[in-house]
Formats: sequence, structure tokens, C-alpha cells
Amino acid sequence: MTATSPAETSPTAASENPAILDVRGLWKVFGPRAADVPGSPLAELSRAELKERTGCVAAVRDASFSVRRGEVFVVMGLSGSGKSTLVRCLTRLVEPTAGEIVLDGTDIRRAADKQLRDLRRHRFAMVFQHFGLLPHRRVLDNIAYGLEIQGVKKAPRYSRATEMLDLVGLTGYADSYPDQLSGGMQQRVGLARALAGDPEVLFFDEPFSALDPLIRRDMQNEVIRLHREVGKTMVFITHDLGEALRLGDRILVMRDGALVQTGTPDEVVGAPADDYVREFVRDVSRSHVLTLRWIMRPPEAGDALDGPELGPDVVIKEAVPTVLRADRPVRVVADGELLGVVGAAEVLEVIAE
Ligand SMILES: Nc1ncnc2c1ncn2[C@@H]1O[C@H](COP(=O)(O)OP(=O)(O)OP(=O)(O)O)[C@@H](O)[C@H]1O
Repeated sequence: MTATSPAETSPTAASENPAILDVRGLWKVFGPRAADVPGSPLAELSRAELKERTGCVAAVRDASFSVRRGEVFVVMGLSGSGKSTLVRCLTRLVEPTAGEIVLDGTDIRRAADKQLRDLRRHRFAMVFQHFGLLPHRRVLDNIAYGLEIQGVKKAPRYSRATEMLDLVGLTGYADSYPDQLSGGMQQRVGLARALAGDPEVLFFDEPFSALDPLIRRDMQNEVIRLHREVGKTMVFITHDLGEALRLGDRILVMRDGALVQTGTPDEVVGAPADDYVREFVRDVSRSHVLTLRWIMRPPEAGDALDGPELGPDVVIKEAVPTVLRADRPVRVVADGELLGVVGAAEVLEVIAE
């Protein structure tokens, strides 16, 4: 099947939301006289050339994107592509070299130390691969820890921590110590701790990459469930395409510090921006990711137009039984309007790939 762009971007709940985080022209250059690079002719050099000429590494190059309120925004790329540096710049754990970062009207790059500390305590939360739990404190104390730093009094602190303990499915483990829990459970504690302070944005840096595949899948489902329940904006770093496709409302693909593509999972799989992305998504089952919007065609003379009706955002795999069972084309309809039709031929072409 030749990839054609869908008629319009598939709407998800978060896609209609305004941006919570706006990033413009962000650079992070490591090395001598790093500040001279952005905006100079050196900025045009490839990462390797820049390194050779100046000894500097452009970890993030001229990144511009927006994260929408309530979405799961995944940053994906191979090792060394700049994912961690990019996301650390957003909270200034790494100091950017150039560019603008605005969180809901607050200019993060201009924030003074105290404002930055307040932002990190109250508006952001981070979940890392290494859980960062305090080994000598009980699970409940670990969850309450961020609130303690925020100055929340003991009773509300522990009542909130208990609520979070239940939310992540660890009821009964309040008095355990971190080393008595499995890796997956420890990461649940990390999630509960991050959620306890009711942050506006949750940042995840490869949180599940040290876990066994089955536990990892469990934890991904847990993030999906928590996102549904608490509706937080999440920025999630991963090098794993499957994880990105499963979790992301939108995916940003990085290579050598630069942004290569930003799009919904079906856009990244259905219309990869270049050979690098195409290579990444080569083995993905398109029928599991693409929607009817991608394969519908205009009705032709002779098509019966009284077949079953499905929405344009139904994933092809889910539509297969309906399409193959019907003896006439499935009508793809949104808001009462016929957008196109899908017959067995269209569906089988995708599956046959
Ligand atoms: N403190 C530093 N000093 C010099 N170079 C750095 C520093 N931190 C990162 N880099 C370089 O910046 C580039 C991007 O690294 P980064 O860790 O952001 O990539 P990543 O995509 O998160 O990779 P990984 O998944 O391996 O962590 C790499 O070439 C790395 O060597």
C-alpha cells in the first residue's frame, strides 16, 4: 500500500487542547564556548563536523515544539539522539544554551533560583529509570516525601500518600521498605510519589527500561490507566518504538539532536518524515496502528452505500471483522458526513503487508 496522508489529523481528546509547554529554538551545546554555536554559521554544521571543528557536542539542535495540556507526549530516538538532554532542559536540570521554554505563561529560562525550585516542587514531577527511592524509609514515607519538602503538614501528607498508594495498586505495602519490593512495584512507588504533589506536568525518563518485558508491559498499561484517571500532561522519553506507539498521543522523533518528526502514532507509522523514521517503523504492523482514515477511498459508481458504518478513527485491526463480514463497503462516517468507504480490498492490502 502506498502511504497517503489521511484527510485530516486524527482527533484525540488532547489534540484540541491548548499548549501547556511551548519550546522555541532550543539548543543545548556541551563544550568550549558553547554559547557561540547557536545562531552562528557553526549551527549549520552536522553534529560530527561541529565536534571535529570545535570540540562541542550539539546534544539538542534548534528544537521547537508544543506539548498540549493533558496529552502523553513521547520523545523517541536512538541512544545519543538527545532525548534526556532535551527533557532535562525543560526543567533546567540541564541549563539550555539558547531558546525559549514557556510553561503556561511562565518563562522557564528567566526563572530565578527560588522560582525554579518552586516550579520543580509544585508544578513538575520526574520519574527516572533508577527509582531514586530512599532505602531507609517506608513506602508510604517515600510517597509522602515530596509533600514533606513542599511543607505539607503531616496529617494531610499521609492521607494524600495513602490515596496515591491505593491509586497505583500498592494497598497493603505502606510499611514495606523499597528493597522488599520488585522492580515494577518500586516504580509504582515512584509513580505514586510523582503524582502525590499534583504536578501539572510529569516527566518520565526511560522509567521502565530496566524492567523485564512482561512487567514493562504491565507498567505501560498502568501509565495508560493513570493517565485516563488523573488526566495529567505527561512527557515520556523512550527509545522503544512499541512503548512510544502504545503510550503516545503524539510522538517526537529525534536524531543527532534534531527533531525529525512530530506526529500522532498513525502519522509516524503511516507517513514517516524520512528514511530514518521509515527504518524505525518498518516492522510495525500497520493494521494495528493506522485507522480507517488512512485507507478509505471515495465511493465509486456501483458501490452500495447502505453498508455498516464506522468512524474514521477506528483502528484497521478492530474494523477487520466488520469489513470482511459485510457484503458491501463499510461507510466511514463522522458527524453524519460520509467521508469515504472501505472494502475488503483496502483492508486485505494492509494486512497482507
Ligand atoms: N554532560 C555532557 N557533556 C558532554 N556531552 C554530553 C553530556 N550529556 C550528554 N552529552 C552528549 O549529548 C548527546 C545526547 O545525549 P543524551 O543523553 O541526551 O541522549 P539520549 O537520546 O537521551 O541517549 P540515551 O538514551 O543513551 O541516554 C550524546 O552525544 C551525549 O554524549
